Amino acid sequence: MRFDIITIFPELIHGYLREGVLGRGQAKGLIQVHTWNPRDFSDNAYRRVDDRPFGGGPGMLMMAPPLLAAIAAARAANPGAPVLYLSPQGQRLQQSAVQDFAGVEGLILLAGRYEGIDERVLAEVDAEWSIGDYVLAGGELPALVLMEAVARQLPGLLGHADSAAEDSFADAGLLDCPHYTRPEVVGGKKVPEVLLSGDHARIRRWRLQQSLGRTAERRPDVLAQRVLSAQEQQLLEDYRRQDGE
Ligand SMILES: CN1CCN(c2ccccc2CNc2ccc(C(N)=O)cn2)CC1
Repeated sequence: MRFDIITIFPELIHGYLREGVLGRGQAKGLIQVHTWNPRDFSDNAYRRVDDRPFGGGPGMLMMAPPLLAAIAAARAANPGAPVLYLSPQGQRLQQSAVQDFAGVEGLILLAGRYEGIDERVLAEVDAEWSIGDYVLAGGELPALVLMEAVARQLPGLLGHADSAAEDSFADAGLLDCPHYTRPEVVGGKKVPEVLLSGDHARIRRWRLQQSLGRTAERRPDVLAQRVLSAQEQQLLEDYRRQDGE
């Protein structure tokens, strides 16, 4: 899968890509990431990409011509890829959308800076996405968040260790269950004995029950989006009964 990111801070992107799951994904050839800097498409000697807003107001805006030229270059290199604009005005990125994006050949991500971009650039944008209701100085972190969330879904990207974590229900629309590792006793608190039992069916059931219970307690809105099987409903009832005790 190919990602093309339009940004005036390409090093912010490449620096993060050197480590972790995205770095490994690139090394494995499962993802290709290219950045396009609007400054390289600026027609003035100072590589200027920003200018003052018409109508006045604080700060500067990103000019349309360098962004449109960078988008055109990215489209030529990543044909058919949708152009996504990361902004606070976008629709909320959820795991369901992440899974949909994992199915496409490529994505072009537009990272805004300054106070935003000239509205006429949006004629070349297919969709606007937000990673949450908060304001950042630039769209690079949201672009990295989207890219990592999507890349994790690509088959073969996560190593064995991570794929074991894939069993967690987080990707199945539930909150994750509690996790424990050595030492067995921490601050007088022991590891739940089920996890030491070696009974993998029981362990999986316990983990599912914990995910269901935590989702019900902390994010009933998330639980509401999931149809529960009869077994899951029973596990949740037992969980609530134990909590009630
Ligand atoms: C001070 N201004 C800086 C620029 N910004 C802006 C405006 C338009 C587009 C991109 C940005 C970049 N910022 C982002 C981007 C995304 C998100 C998100 N939630 O996904 C939050 N912030 C508006 C505010």
